[in-house]
Amino acid sequence: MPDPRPSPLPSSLSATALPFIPAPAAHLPGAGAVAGPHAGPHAGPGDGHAREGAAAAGRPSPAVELILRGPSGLGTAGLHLARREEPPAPEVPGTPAADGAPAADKAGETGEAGEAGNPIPGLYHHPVAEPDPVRTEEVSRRIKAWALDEVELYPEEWEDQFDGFSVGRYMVACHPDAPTVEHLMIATRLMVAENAVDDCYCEDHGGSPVGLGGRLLLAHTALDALHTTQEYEPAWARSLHADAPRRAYRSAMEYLVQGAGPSQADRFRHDMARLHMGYLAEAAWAQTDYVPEVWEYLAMRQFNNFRPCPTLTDTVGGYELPADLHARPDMQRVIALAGNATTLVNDLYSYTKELASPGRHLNLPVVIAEREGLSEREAYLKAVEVHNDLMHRFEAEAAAVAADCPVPSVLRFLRGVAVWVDGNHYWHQTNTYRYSLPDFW
Ligand SMILES: CC(C)=CCC/C(C)=C(\C)COP(=O)(O)OP(=O)(O)O
Ligand SMILES: [Mg+2]
Repeated sequence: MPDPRPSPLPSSLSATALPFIPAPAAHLPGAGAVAGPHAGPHAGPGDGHAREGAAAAGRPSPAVELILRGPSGLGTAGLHLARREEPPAPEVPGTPAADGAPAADKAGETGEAGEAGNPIPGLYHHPVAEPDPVRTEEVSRRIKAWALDEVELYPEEWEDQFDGFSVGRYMVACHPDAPTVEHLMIATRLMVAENAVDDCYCEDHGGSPVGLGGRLLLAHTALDALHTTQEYEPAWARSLHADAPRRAYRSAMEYLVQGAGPSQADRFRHDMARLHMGYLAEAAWAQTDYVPEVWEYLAMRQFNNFRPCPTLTDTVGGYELPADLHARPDMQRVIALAGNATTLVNDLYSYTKELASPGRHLNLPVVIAEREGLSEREAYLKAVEVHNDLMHRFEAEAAAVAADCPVPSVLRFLRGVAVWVDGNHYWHQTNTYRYSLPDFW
């Protein structure tokens, strides 16, 4: 399908003109030529030189600055994945900005987002530019057509919830460097499919902890195929069309495989296995009414986590972070910290929704209150601090990886993850259809 608008990167800024953005891999039409052999940790001109030069001079490497701020100077505006502004001064509970004013008034004061919804006072985050409205509209149109016509995802009465999820705005905010709308659609279909599995198997659209392991395992085969005998293969193939979550997983994965390299697709399968393990721990604790210790909860939430989404940033950006660079322990740490911070953003913005849902829904404030004997408000504010700590650690560790391995794909991937983190915050803040803040300030 033709893309209704060009890439946000000016065409004059080709891959070769950008020292920190490699030529895109040609997994999807519109992505350009294959970049050639992977640049390993020691490959590529200048990587070692940049490190030595910066370190010797005792100043941050230019690579680190690019990760955190993006390039600057005449004609570089188009290189910013999303303009990262100075973090806002946190609104401290008890100050006039945080106190008293009704929600709508405070939204005006922040000067960010432009949509309804306030940031959580004191939450460390980076405001993002408004997602491109033309792309948002097109992604929203295409995802609805996919949901209805290709995978029969939901009955008519769930349409408002589907629209209220605003997945087009979410994905456009998280992937401003996608070369085409079709690249964005890879992430958007997967996001919808992941939420369908969570809602229909685990949570409030017919989900239950009872029997979840079996359902998840069979759905996982839509991502990671069953290899079996001729006799049993057809029954498995039919099962992938048996319910909406499996139809959605199967189709979204098929598109991913077409648009990604083999190791990118395999990275995704691994991340999804992690996610399913997290769902199972959450379900097991719900079945036995166990409230985990805070660290145990954080361990579960490291798996029941947004991680499969930011790790698509290179596929959606039309390039590839080579598997050996993705597998570096320091890169894995950065990814885990980013996933954990983004997921705690969900715990904080969805807190009131989850309090109102039947039974006890675990999230970080609830677990801290229970396990550490704090009031709901004290526990919530402590959870904000835990989030902020993780965000600071994510940024520091990302800068360290950039300094140690300033190869183009690493720098762009790190920046893509950081932009995803910011877009995720933006979506949670502005999605007042789903989320509202507690009255703690
Ligand atoms: C998109 C994706 C990989 C989701 C996996 C895990 C997940 C559903 C979340 C991290 C969101 O958390 P939660 O289930 O609490 O969602 P809501 O609060 O209901 O929006
Ligand atoms: Mg939640």
